[in-house]
Amino acid sequence: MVDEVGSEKQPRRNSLHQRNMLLSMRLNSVPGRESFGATSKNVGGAQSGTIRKPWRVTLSRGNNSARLNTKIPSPVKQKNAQVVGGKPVVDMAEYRQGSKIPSPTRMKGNKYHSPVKAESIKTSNIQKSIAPYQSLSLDDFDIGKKLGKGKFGKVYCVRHRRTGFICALKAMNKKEIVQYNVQKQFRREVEIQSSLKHPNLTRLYGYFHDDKRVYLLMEYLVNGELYKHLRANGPFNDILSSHYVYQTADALDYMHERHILHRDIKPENILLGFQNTIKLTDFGWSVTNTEGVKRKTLCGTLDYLSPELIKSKEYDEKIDVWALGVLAYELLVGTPPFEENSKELTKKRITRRDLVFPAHVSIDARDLISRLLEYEPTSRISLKDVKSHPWIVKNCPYW
Ligand SMILES: Nc1ncnc2c1ncn2[C@@H]1O[C@H](COP(=O)(O)OP(=O)(O)OP(=O)(O)O)[C@@H](O)[C@H]1O
Repeated sequence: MVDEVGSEKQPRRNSLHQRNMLLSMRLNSVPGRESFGATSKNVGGAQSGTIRKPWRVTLSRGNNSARLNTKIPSPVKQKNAQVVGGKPVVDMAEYRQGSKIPSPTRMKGNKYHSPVKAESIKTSNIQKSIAPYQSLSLDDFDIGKKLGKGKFGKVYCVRHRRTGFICALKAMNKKEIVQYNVQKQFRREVEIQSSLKHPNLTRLYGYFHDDKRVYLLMEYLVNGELYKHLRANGPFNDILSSHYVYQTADALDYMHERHILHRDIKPENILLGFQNTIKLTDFGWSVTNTEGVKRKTLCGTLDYLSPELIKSKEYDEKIDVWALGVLAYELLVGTPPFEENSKELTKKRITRRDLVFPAHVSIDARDLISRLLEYEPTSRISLKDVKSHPWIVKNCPYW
């Protein structure tokens, strides 16, 4: 089911962790924002698999999920998809071969802090939080259009044959997950995303695996990345921008109430459904953070990093609030507020909080963005107050 990368893809900004991988792969000459993080090996590009012809999808409006009218070629049989205890299970033992994996351990309510021996990793951590699908395998789905390609897998629109349910299926190569030592990131993404249920967060319905790949079943967002729309049609007016900012604030508020930080907010990680509904996605850098505990891992995307991240200080959920300020600015202006040609200059402007608004940005929008982009994390506006800020209140009747 693997085919070539579409050339229609927009230039994208990678998170810091992806930058090093991409550089060493010499894979990506696309200008873009890059992400940081602690992935120790480089990512290879070559993948093997069976090519499937895409079918055409006719979507009906009104819901972010969709049904289709289409001719569907029958999928190639995949052997050895596994189900344990009535639930599809990722065989983490296969990922562990030949690699050291920090395992999640429960520590005073903080699930994922302490690295322990690889042998103690249990798939039950994942099973607890994920939807209990019965005996799912690739045979249960008709595979449709390729929606996009990430660093570790490709995403397809699929239809569950028995129910007709349409969703997005992310196929990730097991070998690559191990090879590039991203087991921890993958596990975290699955655990966190499957535990979150909010209208502005992309749902992870479940997962299953076969010999070669792990498959994540996600809510299908018909209009793809917000970044693509921003590049094609942006910047947006106050009405649309405020709608997106409100939804992002509401989703982040929900996550923070559960002590989960997203840590990589940017338009590339926001998907667009019908009627301007947006959904945050890409929880690969999300983390559960016990109340009052600060974190130090450097991750995110340079343009969206807060001063405390740039300065490698400890941080908390207020980094997402800062990123929301950058997002609001980029939606209204078309570029992020501290963007420069060189990374060093961008970092300088962030640490100086060198914030300049073009003339067309309204007073209310400036006020909210300035409050989100307060230098001191504790001075930043709360997400609840974002939702009742005058810029939001004035624009929401037109959403
Ligand atoms: N649920 C979805 N609905 C619709 N399109 C999606 C969905 N999930 C992903 N896509 C599309 O597939 C592309 C690849 O997604 P994927 O999550 O694999 O990688 P990514 O987030 O772009 O990068 P990374 O591998 O760094 O996480 C996205 O850019 C998006 O265009």
